[in-house]
Amino acid sequence: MKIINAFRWNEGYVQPCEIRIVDGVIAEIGHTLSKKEEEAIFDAEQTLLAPGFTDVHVHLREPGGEHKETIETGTNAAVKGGFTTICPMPNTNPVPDSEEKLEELTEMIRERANCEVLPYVSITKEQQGHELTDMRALKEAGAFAFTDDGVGVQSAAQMKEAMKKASQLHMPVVAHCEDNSLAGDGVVHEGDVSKRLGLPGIPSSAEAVHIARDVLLAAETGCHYHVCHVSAKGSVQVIRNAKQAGIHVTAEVTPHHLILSEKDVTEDDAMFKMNPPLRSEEDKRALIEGLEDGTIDFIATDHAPHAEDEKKQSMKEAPFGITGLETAFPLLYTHFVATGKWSLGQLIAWMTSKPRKVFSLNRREIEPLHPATFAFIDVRNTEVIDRHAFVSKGKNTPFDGREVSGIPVCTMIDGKTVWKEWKEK
Ligand SMILES: NC(=O)N[C@@H](CC(=O)O)C(=O)O
Ligand SMILES: [Zn+2]
Ligand SMILES: [Zn+2]
Repeated sequence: MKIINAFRWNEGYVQPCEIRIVDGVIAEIGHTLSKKEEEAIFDAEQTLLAPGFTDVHVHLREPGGEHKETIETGTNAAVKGGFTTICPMPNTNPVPDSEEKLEELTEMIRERANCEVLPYVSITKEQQGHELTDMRALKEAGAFAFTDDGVGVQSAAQMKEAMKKASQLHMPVVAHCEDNSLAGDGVVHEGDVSKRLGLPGIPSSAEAVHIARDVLLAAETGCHYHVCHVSAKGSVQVIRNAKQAGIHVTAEVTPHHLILSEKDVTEDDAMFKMNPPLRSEEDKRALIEGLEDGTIDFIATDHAPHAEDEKKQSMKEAPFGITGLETAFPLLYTHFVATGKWSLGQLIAWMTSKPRKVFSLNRREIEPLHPATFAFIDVRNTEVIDRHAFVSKGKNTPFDGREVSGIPVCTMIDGKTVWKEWKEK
């Protein structure tokens, strides 16, 4: 039994609160609780309490890419960033595309993870886009959603077949939307930046065309269709229209697409190379508007760690992707909450309750009977992002050197402290 002493966002205000935790569960919340003699006080007075964040789009690289990240280092990065649930993508080696491989992965997670990890399974075998996985068997083995993230499902017929099956199983299909015949060998957004740097571009239509195709298929099959990392204005419009037409479509956006644009890509620097690419200022504004009006449901990081020597290469050679778990909350807090554009409640909802609702995960609120699973946020001090200080193996971020506030300093799962940066008094 212990009492946490902190602040929380409650009914539109930041308010002091005390929370009694019994057996890892919130037993009581009040302004001042009567203390029992033997009860320990966990004094987090200076910090703001949020439910542990959920990130439904990360890459952990294990198995097969352990030089980039492991389940252990990736989940350490998660809890350092205030995340207590993460969902890793299946573009690993091997791909979790069968019951056996999912069971092996689940076993690795059980042994090595430091937070809740819900792994995706693939839509097609080895994510090759040729043959569908045994979706029923995968569901029975514990899968929660299907995706081929890393690559788009190129064949419309195959996507339709996948959606039909997923719909019968009441499982979501989660899509990386990219038409390869349009994206070609592009490495940055096709527009101002591709011209300026003389690099091959990826047009916005490469994304929007897939989303338009897929919302029609979702309407036909009745499937819950979720769009990964939306980056373009046209995509937001297609999703908005589909929602208005009553199609079951949901979508996510990354912190980097909300904060950066092609304008920030001033040289051939692979720290700014990710898929989808950073697009125009107009696209960025449409993403913010889409999130604010509910067209886009929530925020996910697309944490994509890569090794230092891989990202030292030129834009043309380096792999796509940047890390996100350790920078997401501070960047969004600094950019949107500290400036008064969003309320703290909005940001917290986009990082926990909204994604959990979309994927039918247990609710996670600061309410009695909920698990004592929290992020403690320091909103008083600022810090400079130092990529070399990341606990993730991936040091690849375009945000190095940025001053931020809203820093997660402690994370608790079921009443146990799994990360803490401040010294106990
Ligand atoms: N986003 C990226 O730029 N890269 C991801 C793949 C993906 O999310 O499509 C990766 O696995 O590195
Ligand atoms: Zn992707
Ligand atoms: Zn991804």
